[in-house]
Amino acid sequence: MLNLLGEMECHEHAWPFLVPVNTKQFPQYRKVIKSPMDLSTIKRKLQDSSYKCKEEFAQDVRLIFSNCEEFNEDYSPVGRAGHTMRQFFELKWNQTEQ
Ligand SMILES: Cc1ncccc1N[C@@H](C)c1cnc2ccsc2c1
Repeated sequence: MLNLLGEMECHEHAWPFLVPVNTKQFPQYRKVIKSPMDLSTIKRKLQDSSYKCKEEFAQDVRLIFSNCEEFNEDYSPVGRAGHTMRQFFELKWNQTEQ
């Protein structure tokens, strides 16, 4: 899981998801998005062994992308990056599942 996370972090479209959304930059974000998630938080949870199973890990990754779809227009730079990263993750996830 950690190397899958690593592959996502160095993906060229991962930039909007690397760190928690800055709520000073996006004040309405906290009101709209009830459970913010980002790749650095997932990494910390992995290192703190906060995930009981790999499904919980996948749940947090998918939370990043559902938050992104909720807040961003599909065709905005961030919205498009979210779709690209979701496809990348699901492809890698299915490969590791085998
Ligand atoms: C994933 C996400 N969802 C909603 C809002 C923001 C973000 N990402 C931040 C990093 C972000 C996304 N885009 C920009 C554009 C200029 S600063 C900045 C920061």
